[in-house]
Amino acid sequence: MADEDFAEWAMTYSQRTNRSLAGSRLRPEREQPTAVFRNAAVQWGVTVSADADDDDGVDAGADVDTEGTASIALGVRDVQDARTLSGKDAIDYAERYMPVMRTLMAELRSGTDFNGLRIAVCLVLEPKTAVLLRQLKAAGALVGVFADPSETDQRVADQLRREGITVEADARWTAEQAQAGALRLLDTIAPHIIIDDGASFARLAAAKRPALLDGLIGVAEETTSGVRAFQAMQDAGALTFPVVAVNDSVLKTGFDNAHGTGETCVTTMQQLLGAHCFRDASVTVIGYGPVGRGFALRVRALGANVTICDTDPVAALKAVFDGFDARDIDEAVIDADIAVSATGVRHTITVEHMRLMRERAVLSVIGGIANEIALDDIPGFHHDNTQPVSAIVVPDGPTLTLLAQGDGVNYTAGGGNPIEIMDLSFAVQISAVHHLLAHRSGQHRLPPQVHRLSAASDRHIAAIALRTRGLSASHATADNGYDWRLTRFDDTV
Ligand SMILES: NC(=O)c1ccc[n+]([C@@H]2O[C@H](COP(=O)([O-])OP(=O)(O)OC[C@H]3O[C@@H](n4cnc5c(N)ncnc54)[C@H](O)[C@@H]3O)[C@@H](O)[C@H]2O)c1
Repeated sequence: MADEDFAEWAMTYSQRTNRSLAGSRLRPEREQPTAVFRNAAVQWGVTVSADADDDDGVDAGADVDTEGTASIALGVRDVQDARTLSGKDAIDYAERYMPVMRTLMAELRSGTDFNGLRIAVCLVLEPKTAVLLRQLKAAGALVGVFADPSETDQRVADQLRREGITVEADARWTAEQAQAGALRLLDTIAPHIIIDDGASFARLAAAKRPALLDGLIGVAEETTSGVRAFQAMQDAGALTFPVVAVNDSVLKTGFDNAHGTGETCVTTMQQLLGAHCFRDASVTVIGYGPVGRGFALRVRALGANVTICDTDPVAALKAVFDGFDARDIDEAVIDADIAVSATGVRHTITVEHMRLMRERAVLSVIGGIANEIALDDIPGFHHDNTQPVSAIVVPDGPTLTLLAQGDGVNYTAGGGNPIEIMDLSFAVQISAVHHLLAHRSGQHRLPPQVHRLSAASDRHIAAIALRTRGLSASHATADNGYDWRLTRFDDTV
């Protein structure tokens, strides 16, 4: 295998299968990866077996059900392209690689009554989300989903309707039709629980259907930007229901943001710009939280020269200790071949920044809120989500290449976060729903605040995830009890 093939392999595997490279074990089969391939793979979080005979006993070919493992094959030529499957097959395919959520749901169903529970879900509507919806419905809940047209996979929407789930999402809708659909979902479901993304659905409910909030048990929020919005509502005294910050669980942020987003943003950008677009490219990453870091580490493994910009000196210093340059944005964008925003903050990249950039430099968003790139300040810019690669003419500046119309590139122009990663995130969502139900009344009733799940909940899900891979955490070999009387000077008491 040629040294430079990791970029091609990672792009093809990730885009065709939507499976996670990070956290998986590579089965070399007949061919052995080169040292360069192996090194890049390890930097992406792939475990590479020492030799071809080190088989984990599971055939990872696309035709074999590898349920419970995260083993992937080196050969990509015959790997099935899940993007071409029908809606039903695409959901079934994703379900196969989501054993953690399934196992947890089976456990919780025995002790919790989901029957008659009304749940409104507002998430990117694609096969993995459909698996979550199926699980909730199978447990007895009445489930409805809303998604923005740009975040709707039409084949999935059509299939879920056939399966009896209320779907208020259509890729062909205008913004007005979408808002009407969201309100219809609120009216028909009158949710006890909202599973939200970006706090958008719950804020819509608060603004347009305040009476419905009386029946709301609480909200489970998926993302950083949504938690930020709910926290601001709480600080302003405007939060009237409990919110579980699913995002803040280590099993979400430490995996979805830190691995899945970076990985799929990189491979989606490769798909749009060419497998080797990062090789020797100057890449500016703005925002060095988990998302920015996960992206930066992976493009470096593909040969990019990376500069980090973060307004927080601690984050910038972390980048320096990871071996990156940390610069001010005004300086860093000048030399960038590719600049990405990973902040989740409006107008991170302004028109003034764009004016400083090179002709045809690439702009992309890997965070994901509206106008992270200040496109609303570009005269004549019209959002057109049929254009994954387009040109924007900056007034008194260069013509730049814009990806995914400035929306989050991985979920707009690619398949979104990988299946195994969403298995973990959605297992946390299910725990959050369970937590809200377990604390809906009585003395343990949750106050209207932002809440975090316990570390024990993360540990429980992580143990399931290890088990499904045939692995486990270590057991304690000594008495771990803590005795404050023992000191380094005298261990006799
Ligand atoms: N695309 C996806 O699939 C996906 C998945 C998960 C999270 N997200 C989104 O990605 C965004 C980032 O997530 P995260 O967990 O890394 O967030 P984070 O808040 O931990 O990190 C963001 C970083 O950006 C920095 N920052 C803020 N404004 C800045 C500015 N103007 N210039 C430079 N730096 C700035 C902050 O100091 C911080 O270090 C969030 O909006 C989150 O919702 C997207």
